[in-house]
Amino acid sequence: MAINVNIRKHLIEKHRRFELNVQFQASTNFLVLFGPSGAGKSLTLQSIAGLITPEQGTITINNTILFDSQTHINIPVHCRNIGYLPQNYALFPHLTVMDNIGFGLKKFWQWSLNKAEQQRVQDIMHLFEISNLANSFPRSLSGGQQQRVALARALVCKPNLLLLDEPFAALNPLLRTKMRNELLQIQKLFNTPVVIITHDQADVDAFGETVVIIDDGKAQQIYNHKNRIRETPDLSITNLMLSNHEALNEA
Ligand SMILES: Nc1ncnc2c1ncn2[C@@H]1O[C@H](COP(=O)(O)OP(=O)(O)OP(=O)(O)O)[C@@H](O)[C@H]1O
Repeated sequence: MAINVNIRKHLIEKHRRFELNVQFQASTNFLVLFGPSGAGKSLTLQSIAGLITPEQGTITINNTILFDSQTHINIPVHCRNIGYLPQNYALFPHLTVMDNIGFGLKKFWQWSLNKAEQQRVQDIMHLFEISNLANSFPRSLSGGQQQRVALARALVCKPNLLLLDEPFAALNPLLRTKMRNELLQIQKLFNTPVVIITHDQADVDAFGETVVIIDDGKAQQIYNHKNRIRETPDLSITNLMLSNHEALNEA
């Protein structure tokens, strides 16, 4: 996947002001957005998903323009064919596992899924080993089960890109390791490029083909995990993260 993000947006709430001014481009199937809390990672991901609209700039994926402020292109969220997994998974509490996953396939005019779509839901539940949970509601699922359902829902419509906002943050450390391995397998199986947000170095080490360090609303640095390329080596936070990263690599 070739991804090119160059966006600006000002957010003002009461006396708080945040300026997002993120620019990066990468060619990778596993991109990690890494940085401290409040850095602008989720806003960047939401802009790629089409959930928020930047004031200025461009977003292109594999030469498809998703957003361009100059030419007034802004592909609607439901036409981007992007799977998005928010931090809290956002499962519908009143829908069963099967219906939550099926929701990802339903067009807004559809009352129910057709036979082929129903079969696709069954197939993906089988793949994720959650068929036994088909009629359960999210409140009765464990953290790992909820995450699998949310991933299945994001992947059921065969997206061109999968966006994951801190997918492991809510899981205990043991489950986190297990789900990391699952995600790697899923990515191989579906061959869907992934953009993942994290502030966990272990995620960077597991997934970071290419890592973009975001801090203070800006992409401060982009590097290849095995062959780091420095672009703007001037920030202390960046250097701290990189030394952690190097220490971990040497360990
Ligand atoms: N609608 C909004 N109005 C005003 N400020 C906002 C709004 N949404 C987000 N922000 C601010 O923008 C900044 C970046 O938010 P963002 O959610 O992108 O951070 P993040 O890097 O994903 O952090 P975390 O890792 O904690 O989720 C934060 O300071 C946040 O408070």
